[in-house]
Amino acid sequence: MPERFDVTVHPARELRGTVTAQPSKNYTTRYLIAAALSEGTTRVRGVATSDDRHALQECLEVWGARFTAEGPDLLVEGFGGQPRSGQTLNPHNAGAVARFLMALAALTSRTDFVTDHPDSLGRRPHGDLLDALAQLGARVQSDSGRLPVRIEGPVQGEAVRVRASASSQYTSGLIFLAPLLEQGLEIHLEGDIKSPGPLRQTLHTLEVFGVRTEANADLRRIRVPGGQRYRAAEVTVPGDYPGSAALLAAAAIRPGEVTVRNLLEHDLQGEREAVEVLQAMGADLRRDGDAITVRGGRPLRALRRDGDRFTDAVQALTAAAASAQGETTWENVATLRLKECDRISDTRTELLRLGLEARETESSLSVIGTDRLEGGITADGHGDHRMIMMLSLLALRAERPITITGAEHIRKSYPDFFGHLRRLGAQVEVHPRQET
Ligand SMILES: O=C(O)C1=C[C@@H](OP(=O)(O)O)[C@@H](O)[C@H](O)C1
Ligand SMILES: C=C(OP(=O)(O)O)C(=O)O
Repeated sequence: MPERFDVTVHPARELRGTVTAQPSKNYTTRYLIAAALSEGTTRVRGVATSDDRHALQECLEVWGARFTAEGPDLLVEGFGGQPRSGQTLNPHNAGAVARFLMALAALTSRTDFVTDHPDSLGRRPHGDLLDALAQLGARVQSDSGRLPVRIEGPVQGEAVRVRASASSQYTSGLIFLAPLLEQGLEIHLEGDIKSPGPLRQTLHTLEVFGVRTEANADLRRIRVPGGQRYRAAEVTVPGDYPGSAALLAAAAIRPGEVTVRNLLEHDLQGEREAVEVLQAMGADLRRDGDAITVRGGRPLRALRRDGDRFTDAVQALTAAAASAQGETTWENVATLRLKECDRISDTRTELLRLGLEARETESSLSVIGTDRLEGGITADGHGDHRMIMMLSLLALRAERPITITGAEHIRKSYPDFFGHLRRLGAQVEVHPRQET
């Protein structure tokens, strides 16, 4: 694949075949961080090959971790509780990486954070995390809570308050930090708690690496005893539900039969709910162990759901909703405005340009499904992998092909997405683009 490219996705009469889900983005991030915080060597089996994984690896190498690739596995030699001070980290466009490492930067006397994605990660807010670190005694400098950021530690634990309504990643970062502080940390989450799924994935990761945590059932208070160590482990990255939700939704809106393998039934990824949402829309999805098979082409009906429970699958499910009869609404999705693009307004813009009816409020997104979608336009991928997946799905069911600009951003989480679509029979043309 060229460095930068647009794609033209053609209408597909049917989709048919089997693919193995790509490795989970969120678990790859967590396992590599916990491995780096361990002393000794961790084997991470089946690690993601995405841009975000490489961004994280690069940052952790700067801090002193060593990585050896062995086929699909990654061996990680950690730096324990002591990342190297005085370094500059560039998490590129990876939000979770940036936030988790900013929290851990409190272990250093100074770490600077920059990004080469000023229009995406450069616009995303980190102020709530920086406030929490300042409560613990860190000195922080930032551009109004945005990158570039400087963090100077060390910090002292005990208790901290963090606003949980813009992103769960701030809290997850503090959870990673907590066991390495002498007194541990009692974390009080304030405001609406968004993205509970990833928070539970973080707590689970600490457990896997031998760290004790205690959390209230509602996650309002999380306590991590101090003076603990991460213990090197052997871990396997499970299949990725957010990316697979796009394949499942594609299969639901086209005739044919598609199986996605390696999607664990008991998994903490909130986007697992995409399976149930598609079923509730009327799609024919069946689970057989870790494989999900979709027999596509059944009529779909609209529904109303709390989209925060499956935040990274909302775009894929919006593409399915655009084929459903009636108006589908995703409620409680205000945080979508703070992702790689504004996934509410920018989605609405693209849907309207495609001739669909869509509405938004501050915290919701609605789309009215249609039987017929003309296509034949160039749509803006908004530099956002999840928008690119949504637009690709719309193209598969349109009358005429849709060209999506900036399609290289798919690599952020799902480098094989177009390969997987092709394997299922879709026609995808790649157009290399020269930057002006
Ligand atoms: O913790 C994580 O790894 C993530 C948390 C979620 O973000 P928010 O907590 O900002 O919603 C999710 O959208 C993102 O893709 C990954
Ligand atoms: C929002 C996302 O990622 P991040 O916040 O890690 O950049 C995503 O993967 O959809």
